[in-house]
Amino acid sequence: MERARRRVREAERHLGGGRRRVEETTYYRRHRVSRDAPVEWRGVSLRVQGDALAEVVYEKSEEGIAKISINRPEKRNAFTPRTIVELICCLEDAKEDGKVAAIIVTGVGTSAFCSGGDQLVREVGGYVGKDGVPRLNFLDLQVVLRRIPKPIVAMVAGHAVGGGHIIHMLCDLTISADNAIYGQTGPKVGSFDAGWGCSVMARLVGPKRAKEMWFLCKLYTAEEAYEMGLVNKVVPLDELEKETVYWCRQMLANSPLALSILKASMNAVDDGHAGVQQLGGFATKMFYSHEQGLEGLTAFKEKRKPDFEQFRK
Ligand SMILES: CC(C)(COP(=O)(O)OP(=O)(O)OC[C@H]1O[C@@H](n2cnc3c(N)ncnc32)[C@H](O)[C@@H]1OP(=O)(O)O)[C@@H](O)C(=O)NCCC(=O)NCCSC(=O)c1cc(O)c2ccccc2c1O
Repeated sequence: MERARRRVREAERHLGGGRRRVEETTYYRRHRVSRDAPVEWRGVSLRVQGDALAEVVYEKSEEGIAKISINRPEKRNAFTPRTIVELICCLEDAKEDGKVAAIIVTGVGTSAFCSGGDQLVREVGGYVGKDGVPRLNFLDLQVVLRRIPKPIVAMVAGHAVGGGHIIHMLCDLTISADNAIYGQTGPKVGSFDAGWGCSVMARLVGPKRAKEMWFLCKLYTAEEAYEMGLVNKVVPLDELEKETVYWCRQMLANSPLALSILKASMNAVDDGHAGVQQLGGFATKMFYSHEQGLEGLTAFKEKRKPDFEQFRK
């Protein structure tokens, strides 16, 4: 009993609740989360289909945040099939980079986060790139956003409309500038997203509001979006990046595996078998470190029968 009490007191001290001054603990020093520490973005060179990134800017910070920005501000950051390939490529890099623990998705400039698919490259059957094939590869991006086992934060300034609105909804968190405008435009321009674009929205704002957004193509201010539960926080435009990085820093201080499993868990019900598959994958990963998982492997390597009987308790 006394040992348990001591452990609770120790934990409280680490979490800042004890009598000792929290600044004195090495735990707190290691995990200090600062809003004001400067962030140094350094560009990352990636190549896509033989060329360097052309429609996306990719940066990382020393502390473990990756920032991916759609770079077509003259088109309100509308995406082409190439933009999508570049976004996927950067997201995959951020996923595989063991130093990265949080990802920011945003748009260059302050006029738009993203205005959805570039309507000028839309033809019969989809959006057309250099190869002349009409595609809806935006759907591939959606899967990647949903599956990456790291938290993704949408940093939104200006318009987040059409497919751009769906990108922010599929990110795990959204930090919004006060100049942001949210909404769906598809039914106006002859398009719709009847997949996660509907189901995730209905989860976020409720079915009635979701139908209002889609059926009327209304646009909403940042404050209205906050009231509806579409975004996590609204800040003045000039504080947007600082606030977003601060949210990322708070996540960097927490267990990455816990966040990965929480993300998978929150998506699992909606994603059906694919959701269970991802969640189950985490169980398998942890089982690989478990004595029973290791006994099976060791027995195979030692060419003997596994002894699972020892674990019957
Ligand atoms: C976003 C706006 C509300 C901004 O209005 P604003 O007045 O601030 O700016 P302008 O309208 O003057 O725009 C400046 C400049 O950018 C061009 N532009 C803006 N958006 C796009 C775009 N989406 N495609 C192409 N070009 C765009 C605009 O033409 C101007 O160019 P100039 O040369 O004239 O200077 C407003 O711009 C707006 O409403 N934009 C359109 C929003 C839209 O309808 N997006 C498409 C929705 S459908 C979609 O995104 C989509 C894509 C997919 O891949 C899907 C795949 C599978 C299922 C569904 C999908 C889907 O729905």
